[in-house]
Amino acid sequence: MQRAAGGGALWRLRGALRPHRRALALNAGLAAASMLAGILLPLLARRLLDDHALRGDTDGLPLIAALTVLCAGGEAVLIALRRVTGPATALAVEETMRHRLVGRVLSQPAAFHDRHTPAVLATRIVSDLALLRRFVSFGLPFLIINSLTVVVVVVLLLWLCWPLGLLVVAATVPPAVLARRWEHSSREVTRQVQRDGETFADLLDESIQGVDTIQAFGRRDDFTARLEKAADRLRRSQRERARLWTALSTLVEGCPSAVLVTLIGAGVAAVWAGAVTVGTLVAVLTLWLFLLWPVQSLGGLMNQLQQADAAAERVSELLHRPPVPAPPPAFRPAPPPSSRPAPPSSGPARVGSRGAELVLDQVWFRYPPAGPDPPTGPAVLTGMDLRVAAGERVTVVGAAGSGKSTLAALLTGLYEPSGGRILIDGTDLRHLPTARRADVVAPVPEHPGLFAGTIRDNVRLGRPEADDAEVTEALRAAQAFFVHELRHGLDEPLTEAGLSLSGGQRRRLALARAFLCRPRLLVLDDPLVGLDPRTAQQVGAAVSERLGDTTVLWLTRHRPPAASPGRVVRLHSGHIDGGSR
Ligand SMILES: Nc1ncnc2c1ncn2[C@@H]1O[C@H](COP(=O)(O)OP(=O)(O)OP(=O)(O)O)[C@@H](O)[C@H]1O
Repeated sequence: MQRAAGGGALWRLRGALRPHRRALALNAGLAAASMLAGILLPLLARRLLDDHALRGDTDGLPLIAALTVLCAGGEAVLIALRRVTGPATALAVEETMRHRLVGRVLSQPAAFHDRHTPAVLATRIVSDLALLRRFVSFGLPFLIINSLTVVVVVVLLLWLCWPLGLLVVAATVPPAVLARRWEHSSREVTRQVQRDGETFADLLDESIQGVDTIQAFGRRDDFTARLEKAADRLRRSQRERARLWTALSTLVEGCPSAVLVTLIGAGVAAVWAGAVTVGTLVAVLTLWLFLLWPVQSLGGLMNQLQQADAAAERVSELLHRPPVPAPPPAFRPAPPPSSRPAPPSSGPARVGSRGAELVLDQVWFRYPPAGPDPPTGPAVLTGMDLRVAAGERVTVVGAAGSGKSTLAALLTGLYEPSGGRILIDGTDLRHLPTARRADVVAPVPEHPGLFAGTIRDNVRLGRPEADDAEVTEALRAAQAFFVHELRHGLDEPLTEAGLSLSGGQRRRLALARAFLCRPRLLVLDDPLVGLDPRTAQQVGAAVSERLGDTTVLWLTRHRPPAASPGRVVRLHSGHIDGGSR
C-alpha cells in the first residue's frame, strides 16, 4: 500500500533511536534554544530603535544592549554545542543500527542469502546507514528547527503587524505547496534511483568476483557493456530526479527575493502612514530574514527526507525480519565434547565423539523462489527416507545435481525441509539452537568458507576455546600437514576467503575445522574433490579410523576410495534407494 506521506519507514526505525533518546533530546533542546535566542534579537532591536535611539532616551539602554549581547553570544554558544553533540549522536545511532543490522543479516537462513546478494547487503549496511546518519545529524534537526522557526516567526509577525504578517504567511504558502507536490512526484523516482543503484552494485560485484573467468574467456568488452548499460539506467533515473529537484529549488529560492521587495515597499508605506514604527518595520524585515533559510532549505530537506525514508525502508526490511526462532525448552543437546580431555598427541590422532542417530523421515524440499512469485521449480528432495545408526558411516552416492549439497544444507539447518522431518537422536533438527548446532552436526561443505585471519582462527571457528594441541591434532587427522610448512604455521595469515591457499588445502582446513568440533554427526559434501589420490586415500582412512563413534554421512558423486565409510546408498530422483534399512 502506498503511504500518504514520506517518513513512514523512518518512523519504523524509532526503536534504534530509543537508546539515544537523552542525547537526541539534548540536541533538540540546544537547537530550540539557539533558535529562540536568535529570534529575540529583532525584538530587542525594535525596542532599541523605537524606545531609545529614535527618542534619544538613554534610560534602560544598557539593559537592552546587555540583553542583545547575551542573546547573540548565547545563540553562538548554543549553535557551537549543537555542532559538537549532533554528529556524535548521529554516529552513535548509526553504530546501534549497524550492530543490529549485521546481527540480523548474519542470523538469516540460507534462503534469505539466496535472494540478497552480498553487494546489496553491503550497500544497505554501509551506504543506507550513512544516509540515515546524515539525516539524523542534519536533516532531522533542521526539519524540526525550521518548522519551529516558521511557527514562532509567523506568530510574532502577526503580533507585531498583522497585515505584514499575513503578507509573509501568503508568501510561504506556495513554496510549501510546491515542496509537498515535489515530494509526491519524486518519491517513485527516488526509489528507482536506489533500485538501479542496487542492480549496478550487483553486476559490479559479480563481474569483479568472476574477473578470472571473464578474462580467460576474453569477455571483458561484453561485461563492460553490461555494466555501462546498468550505469546508464542509473544515470537516467538520477537525471530525472535532478530535473525535478532543479524545478523545485529554482522556484523556492526565487520566491523570497520577490517577497522581500514587496515587504519593504508595503512596510515603508505603512511607516509613512504612521501605521507601524520604524522599529517594528526593522523587526518585521529581520524576522522575514529568519524565515529565508527555512523556506529556501525546504526542498533540500524534503530531498534528504525522501532519500532517508527510502534507505530506512530497505534497512527496516532487514531489521524487522523475524529473529532466529528460539528452541523449545525441552531440547537438551548432549554436553559439548570439549569437556573431555584431548587425546595424547602421539600415535594416530583421534578426533571423534559419541555418534548421533540420524533419521530422515519423508523429507521433501523445494528451493524458495528468488522473487515474490510462488515456487515453480521442481522439488529437489521428494520424500527422502534414511536411517543412520549412531556411530555408523554411510556414503550417499548421487550424480551431479541430484541434491547432495541440498541434503547437506538441510542437515546443517541452512534450510528447513518443505515437508517431513530430520531427527537427530529423535529430536527434530528445527529445534536445535543455532549456537549448539556445531556441537552436534559439523559440515564440510563443497565450497568451504574461509575468512581473513590466521589458520588457527579459521580452524577454531566452531570451537574458539580449543588449544593449539587440539588444533594441531585436528590438522593431522585432516592430513593438513602443509600448515607446518607455512612460514608462520598456525599463525599464517590468510588473505580474504583463503585465496592464498589451493582448493585442496582449503578443503583440508575445512575438514580439520569440522574434526575439531568433534561433532556427533559429520556431514562431508564431496570432501575429496581437489585432492590428489594419495591424500584422498589418507583423508578417507582418517574419516574411517580416527573419528571414534562419530556418525558420518559422506555425500559424493563417485564411490570414495577403498578406505571410505561403509554402507553405500544411492541418491536418485530426490530420494534414497533403500534408505531405511
Ligand atoms: N540456491 C538454490 N536455489 C535454487 N535451486 C538450487 C539452489 N541450489 C541448488 N539448486 C538446484 O537443486 C538441485 C540440486 O543441487 P545440488 O547442488 O544439491 O546438487 P549436487 O548433487 O550437490 O550437485 P553437485 O554434485 O554438482 O555439487 C539442482 O537442480 C540445482 O539447480
